[in-house]
Parts: sequence; structure tokens; C-alpha cells
Amino acid sequence: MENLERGCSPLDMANSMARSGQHSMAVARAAIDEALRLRVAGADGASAAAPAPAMASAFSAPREMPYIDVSSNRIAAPDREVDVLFVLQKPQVILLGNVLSDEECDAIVAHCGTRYTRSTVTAEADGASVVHEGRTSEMAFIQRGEAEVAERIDRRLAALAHWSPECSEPFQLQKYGPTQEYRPHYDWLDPDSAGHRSHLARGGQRLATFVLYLCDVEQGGGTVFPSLGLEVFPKKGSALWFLNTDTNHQPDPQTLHGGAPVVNGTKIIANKWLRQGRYG
Ligand SMILES: O=C(O)CCC(=O)C(=O)O
Ligand SMILES: [Fe+2]
Repeated sequence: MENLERGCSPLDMANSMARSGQHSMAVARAAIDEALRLRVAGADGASAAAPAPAMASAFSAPREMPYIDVSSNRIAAPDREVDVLFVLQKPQVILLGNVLSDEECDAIVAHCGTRYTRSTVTAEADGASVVHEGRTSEMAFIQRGEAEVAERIDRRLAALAHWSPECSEPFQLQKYGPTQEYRPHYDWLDPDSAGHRSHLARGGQRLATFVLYLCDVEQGGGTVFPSLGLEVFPKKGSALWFLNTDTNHQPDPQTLHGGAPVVNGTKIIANKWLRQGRYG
């Protein structure tokens, strides 16, 4: 209650209660809603003769979200005209064409050369990066400030998403050969998992995902959304965007997605995850 009086945001309080490991997110939110109801009733409820009036949850208020302006078929990014190819409203999935030039795709791929290692996932128990049979690709990172071409693309994506480039993770490349895949998973970090909480502490939730397709793939390798019956095929220079949370920054279970096995050719993508806060 003191934290509410001090003007702390209910969502930040719920996140920190959940992070402490003592409460699930649902329990934390219910407790804060109850405290707010008591405050409306007066004097922590002690002097309230009648029950507190019903009140909408404090968590129904929308929070600031990254967004792409899809009000027309083309978007004028500061240094490039981008095509809007399709939009799914809910959960929001947008396919953008012409986000990167062929030369930019080739430069990013060349920059990473042979630095790939077997891909990992975040262990639920302790947050460690572990090899998993569901993700058989190889990965490489481009750290901030490392390559001019990556910086330029970072700025372009930040402008498209109306979100600070500092509130995003460095580019993570994924390379898939024939049969390699990433089975359906979520990109959001689970506040109910101890391992994910340590990652949430650095930059908060992953609100949105950009998947940049850096090459064409001969056969297979689509990005699939099993709950939506949707498959997007890689096209060099295109970018797939989806929101991982609702407008309240809460994980959206409909965003289940994966990389289908490549049948012929090689698939190379760059992931960019937009966080709630600064990712330092
Ligand atoms: O390979 C894809 O198309 C999707 C990759 C993905 O979902 C991820 O790396 O988190
Ligand atoms: Fe993913």
C-alpha cells in the first residue's frame, strides 16, 4: 500500500513481486488490485462500513507499446521506403517488404562469417543458455557498435517501431541448413519461471520481435504460427514483426511460433527483440 501511495506503477510492483519469486504474477496482480480497492474504500478499508465498490483492474490500463504505422501501404522510414505486405490485427503480425537492401543482407551475413555456434535456449530453472533438441540451428551475435551496417539497420528498425534502439537486444543471427528448425515456442520471458526472471531483470519483457530474412530459401524454413494457421516464407530483405504481449505488457499465448525445418538451401535470419526498458 505504501508503494501505491508513493505513486509506484501497479504493473512494476506486480513484476517485482513476481520477480522476487514469492508470488506468481496472477497472485501479485490480485493483491495489488485488492489494495487499490481498499484505498478507494478509505483508510486501508478499516473504517469502511460498506464493501469497496467494484473497480476495474488496475492492469486493464494500456501501457506504451512499440507500434508500426500501417495506415498506408508504404512506410517512409528515414532512409528507405518499406512495403506493408500483410497485417494480422490480433495478435498483431505484420510482414514488411524491402526493409533491407540485398547489399545490407549480404554485409550482415559476411560480417558474421564463421562465428556461428550451436543455438541455445534459456533454461527455465536457472536462466542458463542450454542446447535443446527443439532448436537445431546455429547462432551468432552482433554486439552494439560492432558494425556500421548493423547500426544503420538498428536505427531504421527503431524508427519503424517508434521505440528507442537502446531498449532492444543486439542482433541475434540464426542459420539453418536442411532439416534444422526451431520448434514452436514463445519469445516472451515467463515471469513464473525462475530462470526467465533473471533475464527479465535486465530490460524487462520482450514486447515485440523483428525477424529479418537475410536470404531466400529454396524450400521450407517458413516462420509458422500454429495457433493462427499462418506460415510466412523467408524473402531476402523482408521483415516479420509480431507483438509478444498485450497492451498491458502481459505475455500473449497466441504468439506461439517457430521456424519450420529447412528442406533445401540455407536460411539465415536476424532476430531483434524490443524490450520494455533499456537493455544495458
Ligand atoms: O526461424 C524462424 O523463422 C523464427 C525464429 C524464432 O522464432 C526465434 O529465433 O526466436
Ligand atoms: Fe521466436
